[in-house]
Amino acid sequence: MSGPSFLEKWQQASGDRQSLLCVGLDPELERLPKPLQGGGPEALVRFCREIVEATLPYACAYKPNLAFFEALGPQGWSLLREILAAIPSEVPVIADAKRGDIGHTARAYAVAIFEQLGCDAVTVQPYLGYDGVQPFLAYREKLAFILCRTSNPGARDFQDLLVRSSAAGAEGEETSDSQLTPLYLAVAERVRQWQERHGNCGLVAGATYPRELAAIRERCPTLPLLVPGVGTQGGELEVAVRAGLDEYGGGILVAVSRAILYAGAGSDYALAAGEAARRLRDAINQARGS
Ligand SMILES: O=C(O)c1cc(=O)[nH]c(=O)n1[C@@H]1O[C@H](COP(=O)(O)O)[C@@H](O)[C@H]1O
Repeated sequence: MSGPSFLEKWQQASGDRQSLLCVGLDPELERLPKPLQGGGPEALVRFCREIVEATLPYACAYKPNLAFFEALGPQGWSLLREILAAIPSEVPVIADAKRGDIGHTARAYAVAIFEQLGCDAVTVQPYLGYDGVQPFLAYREKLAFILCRTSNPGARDFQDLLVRSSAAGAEGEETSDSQLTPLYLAVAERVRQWQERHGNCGLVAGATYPRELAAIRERCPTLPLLVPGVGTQGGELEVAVRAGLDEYGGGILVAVSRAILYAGAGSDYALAAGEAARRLRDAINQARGS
């Protein structure tokens, strides 16, 4: 029998800890705090495990970005496993992998992330369309956060392009200029349709673009939104939270990595990370009005 789903774990962890904060695990050897400098991969594992322990009371989820573990070479995945072992099974883990490929390759990615690594959710890019995402959605108890409006400056390059969205007009209908929609909203509309069929979709919407975040929430009132970009990338927490909340004052995971991981550079790094997580958790709650 399979265990609780991502959505069940998230709801529980979020309720227990009164938290919409997702702690990102993006460790870099060069940025380890002073006492761990030069300690290599073992020090990196110790660092992340201590960060997990310190932030656990304030986190509704963890989000390791696979890039930072792949960058460590062949042992990257085993190091990540050691870190994941420190996260209690009731707290969901989102593999930030930004995968997406033709169907049978996407299936292999889904096996790697859900079965080999045992993560509860994944980030996926939608450029290949439905068959590139469906293999992730086939795991009904897992969840796929699909990139919609990313937090980086280059997000404008493609995501703002006006496209003729089939969701905007009926099939075959003449589409006037007013029915053109920015690509990121076409993605939002399409994922809302996928959600009706699958029930395990979410969207990624950066805190650095609060207007776009609000437009996504308006079109997708019930989809879970993963919201990175607060802190180091300059997204304003309060504005982003207000833009992203659903009608029940929830529905978002505010993902923060560096502002927590590197809150302290000395021997107090774990304490400083815990404090940073607590402050973020509380600031999110204040913006929710709770
Ligand atoms: O999918 C993501 O999590 C993501 C999407 C996005 O649009 N922007 C974004 O920053 N991220 C990830 O979120 C994390 C943000 O890290 P910090 O800026 O250090 O909080 C990194 O792992 C990014 O790869």
